[in-house]
Amino acid sequence: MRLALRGWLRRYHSHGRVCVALSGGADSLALTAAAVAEAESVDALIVDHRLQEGSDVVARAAADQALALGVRSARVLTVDVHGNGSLEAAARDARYEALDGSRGDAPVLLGHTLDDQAETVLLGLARGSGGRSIQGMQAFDDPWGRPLLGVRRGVTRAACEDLSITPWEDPHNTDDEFTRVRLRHEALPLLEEILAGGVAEALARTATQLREDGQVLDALAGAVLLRVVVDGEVEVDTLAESAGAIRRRVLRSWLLGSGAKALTDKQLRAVDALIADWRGQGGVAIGGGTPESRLVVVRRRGRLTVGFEDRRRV
Ligand SMILES: Nc1ncnc2c1ncn2[C@@H]1O[C@H](COP(=O)(O)OP(=O)(O)OP(=O)(O)O)[C@@H](O)[C@H]1O
Repeated sequence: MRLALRGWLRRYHSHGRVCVALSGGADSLALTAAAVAEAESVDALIVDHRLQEGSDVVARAAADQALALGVRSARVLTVDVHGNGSLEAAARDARYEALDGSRGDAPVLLGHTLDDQAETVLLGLARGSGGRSIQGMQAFDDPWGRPLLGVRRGVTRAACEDLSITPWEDPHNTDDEFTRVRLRHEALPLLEEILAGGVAEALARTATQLREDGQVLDALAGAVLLRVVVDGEVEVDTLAESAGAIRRRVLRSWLLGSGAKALTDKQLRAVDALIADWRGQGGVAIGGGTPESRLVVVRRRGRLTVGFEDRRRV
């Protein structure tokens, strides 16, 4: 655990203060202990989502554990969880916002482990929404740091035991987490058994390789984007010179920057077909419209434009 922290600090943040995001679970408790041993100064941030009875007691207990481990300060951040999507997504948004608002200029270390990474990659594979979803989580995505991505979950449990700290186990599993828990306890062990081990590591390694490749393609696409977008529209002939992987990345950035939401691979490919497989087809509807109007991409006079179209006309 300490080696993992040392390596991360050396690479990303060799001096000064760090914050740890502490849930009270084994991963972030062990992370806190290792951070205290390795970093100059550690402040623990505990988010109380107030979604369960007694959550304030759990948060306070985690803060006390952090103080006993030697952090400089331990703060409980109370948040209001609201929003339209799933409760879990709303809780996550509120959590990240609170952590970001309380970290000052320090990075925030999260307790994601190699096993979390493997589960994320498997879930991404099953969703099938392309390389981006199986790139997994980054070791440093400023201000979020994940020093434990190379550490197995069993190691964080063992560290807590060694230090005689009792982690808190969340008894409430939401549906999303339930899928993850089944992956963790059923699917991954079965894969490990059938494939004779090393599956979690292999998934994590694959994520790293894909991320490295993806970053290069993103950078290339970023340069192309600057050339092909004129007055908010895409010049078809210029973008047609690029390979498919670059074209779709350019289109994705352009669409997200133009108000598109929750773009699917199918939609992106349909938009790409307006360039690569042009047969005079009509506009492509994409997510991000309103109840009255839908967002549509059309090809007109050698350019792609994105705009609203009244749903009643459809
Ligand atoms: N209530 C909390 N307060 C502070 N930090 C938390 C809290 N819950 C989770 N974290 C941080 O996030 C890490 C990951 O936790 P968990 O796996 O439960 O979150 P997740 O929602 O699956 O992750 P992500 O938000 O990145 O998708 C924890 O190890 C911890 O560092």
